[in-house]
Amino acid sequence: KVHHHKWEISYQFKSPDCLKKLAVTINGQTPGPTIYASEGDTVVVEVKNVLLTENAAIHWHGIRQIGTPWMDGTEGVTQCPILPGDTFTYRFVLDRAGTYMYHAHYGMQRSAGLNGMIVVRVPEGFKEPFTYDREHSILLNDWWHRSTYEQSAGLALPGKQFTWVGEPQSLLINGRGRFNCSLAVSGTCNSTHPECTPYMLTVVPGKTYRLRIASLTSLSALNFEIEGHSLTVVEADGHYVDPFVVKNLNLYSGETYSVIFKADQDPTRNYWVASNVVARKPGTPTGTGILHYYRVPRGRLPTTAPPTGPLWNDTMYRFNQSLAIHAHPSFNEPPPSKSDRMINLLNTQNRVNGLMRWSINNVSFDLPHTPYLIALKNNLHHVFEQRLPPDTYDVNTYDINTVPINPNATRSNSIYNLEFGSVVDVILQNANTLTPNNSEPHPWHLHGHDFWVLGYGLGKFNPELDPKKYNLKDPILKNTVVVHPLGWTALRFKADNPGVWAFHCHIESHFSMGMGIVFQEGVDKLGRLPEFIMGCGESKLGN
Ligand SMILES: O=C1O[C@H]([C@@H](O)CO)C(O)=C1O
Repeated sequence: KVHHHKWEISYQFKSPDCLKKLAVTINGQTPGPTIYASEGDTVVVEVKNVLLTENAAIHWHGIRQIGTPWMDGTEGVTQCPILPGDTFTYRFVLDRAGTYMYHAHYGMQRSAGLNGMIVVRVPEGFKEPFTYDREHSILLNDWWHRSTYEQSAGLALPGKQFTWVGEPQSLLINGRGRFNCSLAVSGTCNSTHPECTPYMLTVVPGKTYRLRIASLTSLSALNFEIEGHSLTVVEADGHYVDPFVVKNLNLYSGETYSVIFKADQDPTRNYWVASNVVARKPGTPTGTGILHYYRVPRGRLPTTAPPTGPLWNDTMYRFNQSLAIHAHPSFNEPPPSKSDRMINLLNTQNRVNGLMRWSINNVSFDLPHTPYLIALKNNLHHVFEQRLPPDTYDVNTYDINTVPINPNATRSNSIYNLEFGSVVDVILQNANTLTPNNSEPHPWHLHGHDFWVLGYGLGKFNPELDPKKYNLKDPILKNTVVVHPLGWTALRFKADNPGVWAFHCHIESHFSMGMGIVFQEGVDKLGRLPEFIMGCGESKLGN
């Protein structure tokens, strides 16, 4: 089946948290419309950019783009940006059932509101390993009042002028939050604006619900909770997991989960649906929605206080929840027992020529002007640096527990060449930032593949001992995984999807400050590239 969508991307005045500001919308909406389809279906999205003065590109997060790497929507990697006034038609196959997302992949445009969900149902006749009466989707986000232009310009200021984006003003649940209007300039905030009425999830007592929960935050790690109701986690990033019960669920930007819950509490009252910032000192009120038992008046707020979530700095709580996730026994696809290559990636905060940057093995990433996919396929070798980036860092001497002694790094747009069909291990190693006694979690997202999560650790990865503790029996497959503060995460994937694929921190400001790398594999296996991805830099049409 083929699903056709026509989208117009434009700036509109929106009040997602009651404060009016410009947002990037799809057909006037933020979040954009949810795409519903089934496994194996084709989705065609005609994207018309009517932003007038701003480029665009849309990434289909979690969709592997098998055989269509030019549809990945990653500006600078797989395509030229969509120019104002232009229409770009994305066309791709939904390779697997599950919960996915889409969002802008150009500058910090995702934070301006260009985001939404993709729900891929199982093919007819297929039985999922759980049952439920109804399902709903929940997209979590964080929201700033400063424009993304002001934010990215502030991040690029030198020395002491560097201006961090700071904590978000609001947390949004399905695009709805609540700013305290008494703190706003008069006339800019309307606490009764229909766009900021809390999200309401109506339930019938005794029924069972599947919630597809996705996080597209720009910065925040979140904890999600439904007051008084336990959640059974059944799916992560499109893969069934061995069900486990939680009171609340930690989600990092770029992750999706399905949870099952039963409306089995006192049906004469409503309950809070809540999201809270974790892993950074919160400066944002709890994001709230309402779980509405259908006989209770819709607008009746719970008289209880909204859940405040676990302690924000309880790293062990989040670490242990990461460890609790295993592949579902009936859907387990164990990884290859050995890898062909190990890439050890040290994550550090640096200063490069006076600018605050993030680096991987001391290289801070810059996107090229000519997209890699076109450059590689058409032998335009001079458009990005040909020297290969390092596979490791100085493992023996680097102290991850202190502020780097030499915070300098280099900027580069060089990329990793993976042998087609090889098995690659990546160790993400976290470290102290430029602030004493501080390390922040980073959610890493890989385009074009799922990877097995072989293990997590706290402290420095030990290449002799830690691989012996890998879970090779039932690790989950994911496309986004967190590396915990001062910890490491080990993953394995097969480089079997011809194309060029970004692998980066899903924190919008961190990627724009260089926190990412790019892999290429099997580009020689691709046929002629479509011309509509070209036009920028040296990728002139017809090249
Ligand atoms: O990139 C970042 O910058 C700030 C801080 O380190 C400097 O203000 C922060 O928390 C980040 O994640």
